[in-house]
Amino acid sequence: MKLGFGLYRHMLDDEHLKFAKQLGATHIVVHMCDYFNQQTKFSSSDQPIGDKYGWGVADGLIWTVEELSAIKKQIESYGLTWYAIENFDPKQWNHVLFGEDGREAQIQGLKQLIRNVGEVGIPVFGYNFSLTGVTGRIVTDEARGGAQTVGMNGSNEILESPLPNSMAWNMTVEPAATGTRSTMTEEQLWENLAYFLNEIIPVAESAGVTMAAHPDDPPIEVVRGLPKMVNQPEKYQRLLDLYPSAANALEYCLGTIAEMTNGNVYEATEHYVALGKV
Ligand SMILES: O=C(O)[C@@H](O)[C@@H](O)[C@H](O)[C@H](O)CO
Repeated sequence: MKLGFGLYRHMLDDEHLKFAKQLGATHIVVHMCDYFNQQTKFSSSDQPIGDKYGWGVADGLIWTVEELSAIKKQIESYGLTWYAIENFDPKQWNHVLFGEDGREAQIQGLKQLIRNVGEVGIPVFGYNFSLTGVTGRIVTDEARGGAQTVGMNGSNEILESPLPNSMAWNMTVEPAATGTRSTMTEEQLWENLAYFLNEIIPVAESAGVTMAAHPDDPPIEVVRGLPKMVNQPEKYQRLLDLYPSAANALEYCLGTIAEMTNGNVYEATEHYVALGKV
């Protein structure tokens, strides 16, 4: 087991890297997408909460070998190892998520990105195949000892409101778009995932990168009128079965799995660890 520390992109500085080192972390996970881009609503010193219009504005640029190499060098200068990237930028793959026009062009960009990640030597790429992303968070003081944290507590106005066409994965991707998304079936979403895995896993295999799927956070059935897919522990198995490969693995979020209504987190963990997929 490795002790990793997750950092948002704007936190890649001396203060946060020293802090990770001082805490005893050996490995770093970087959220390369700047979730806070062009927004002034949420404190960038904590996890973004979001509102009906999500977090910030996604730019969709494909991260280059040069920029990834510079970050790797920076991380290594603190005696730390860059182990993983967490999440695509939503604008890199919004058409892939929705299975709509433009996905072929975007999938080429994603392939280039995975090749870049492999070339720089970052072994794991975490992703969250979700139309609405982490949506509807609240701030609550229900953590241990009354500590303040983000959480979910049943349905709320954001979770119930239809997703604007300007958004994907809880960020703005097309600021000028108007109207709202119509729904799709969960099976359609699984087909979109199958397309993604069929295209990306062979590239990841040859690039030496393991793709790691995050479960749905929050793990409920429908968010903003749109389906979720990996919202029960056994559905992770369906994802693995879509493309059996060492490069098709799980970003195993214990917190999200513990919130799921089926099974239990201990049994699920034993199952997926025994498969070598965590
Ligand atoms: O940091 C957190 O608590 C979450 O926002 C992430 O783990 C998130 O669920 C994943 O990045 C998937 O989007």
